[in-house]
Amino acid sequence: TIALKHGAHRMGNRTDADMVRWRSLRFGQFIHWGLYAIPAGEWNGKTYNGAAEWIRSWKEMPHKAYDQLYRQFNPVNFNPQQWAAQAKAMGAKYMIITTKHHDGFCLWPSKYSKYTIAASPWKKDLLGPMIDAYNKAGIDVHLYFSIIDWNHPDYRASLKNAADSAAGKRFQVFVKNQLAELLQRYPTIKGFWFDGTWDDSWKNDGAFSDELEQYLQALHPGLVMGSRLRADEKGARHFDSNGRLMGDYEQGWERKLPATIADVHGNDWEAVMTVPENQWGYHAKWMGHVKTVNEILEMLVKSVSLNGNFVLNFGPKADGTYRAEEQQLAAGIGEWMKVNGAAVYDGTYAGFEKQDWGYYIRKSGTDSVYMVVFNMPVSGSLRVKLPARTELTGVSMMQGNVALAPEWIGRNEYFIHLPNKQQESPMVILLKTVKGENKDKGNVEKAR
Ligand SMILES: C[C@@H]1N[C@@H](c2nc3ccccc3[nH]2)[C@H](O)[C@@H]1O
Repeated sequence: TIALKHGAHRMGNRTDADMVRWRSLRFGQFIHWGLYAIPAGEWNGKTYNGAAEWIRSWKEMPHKAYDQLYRQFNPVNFNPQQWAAQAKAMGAKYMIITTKHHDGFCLWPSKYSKYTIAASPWKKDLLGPMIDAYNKAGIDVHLYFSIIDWNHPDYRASLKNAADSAAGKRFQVFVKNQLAELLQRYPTIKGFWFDGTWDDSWKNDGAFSDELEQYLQALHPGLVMGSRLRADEKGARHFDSNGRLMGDYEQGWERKLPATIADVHGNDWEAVMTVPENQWGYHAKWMGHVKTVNEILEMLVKSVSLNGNFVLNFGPKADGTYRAEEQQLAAGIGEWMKVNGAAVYDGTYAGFEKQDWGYYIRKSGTDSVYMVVFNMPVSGSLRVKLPARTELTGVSMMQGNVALAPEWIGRNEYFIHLPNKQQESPMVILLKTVKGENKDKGNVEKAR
């Protein structure tokens, strides 16, 4: 291995209470809200085909025009209690809110910037009421913070000369001050979700990202911060130059999921997902495919089956309301989660051989394994191969707690014959297992 001062400082996952809690929540809500919701992907009658929150980088959007939008930001229909109720009904257990996106506009009245909500017609802090409402609803809050800051005069994508380096140093002080300010103002937040850390100016100062992580942990012990914050002193990001994960979980799964358990290398990880192909902030015209309830449920269940968290993104309008598609999606997901959430919360990788019908999820630290069926076989019979030294002591449908009698089909294999092959939404079956010898057939009958 290479000697590193600013690489990973920990082998293996964190096991403290804050991380155990984060891992158990499994399902989060991302909220991208800011000035970009005003143009909403359109300007001067033209539609921007990129991600709405990047419109300032569009050649048709004069920077000056974008930078004046704060004068119009007045979310008169903002109702944080309603937002929290919607998230609770959906089954989200944590929420990540953009404190400031790449444009640098702060949703809180930061004393380190003039480009904040205080300068808008709304004037008042938006983060505090949100954090209070979500915490009251029993939902943890994490703060998204973009290192890239297009508004700040000292932001540099790369440091080309002494003047750049001096600006870069001033900018690092600004970043540290804003983060300390957020922790001081919002002491109940559980973590930071850093973004915009791909520019050379950040990548080439791994020492600063390391010191910043340690500074924040010292200020607020237990904070959960992903790998996207971090670079090592050789410019390696997420994974240090020895291939070890930096930060508390792998934070690279943006609009994509790992395929198999091998892809996550035993690390904690989290995927963040958009409802359309690639829109985080509110875009008036969603183009292309909009994901359905069942598609989102499969991503959530697949993530948990591979030991990860899944976060679904919402982009509120400039007035503080949600578009109908997002409201319907939240409600539909919540309906399924109300009945089947036990299979998701506190879920982990089960250690069973993957089958085509869907995913296994083990309730953390127990012998209870859930089967979540997405692909009903034409036979209506679900194949289960037990891992070594595992015996099956009970099988039941989650819906209605109906007992099922599996058929032993040789060695460690069983068929679970379903009474009804019809399926409108993912079906959950609970397997009770014990550590045993699974030496011969029919041990389920004996155990009955
Ligand atoms: C969580 C997501 N990360 C930001 C982002 N900007 C990118 C620029 C290039 C490639 C990927 C990006 N993701 C998106 O704007 C959103 O905030």
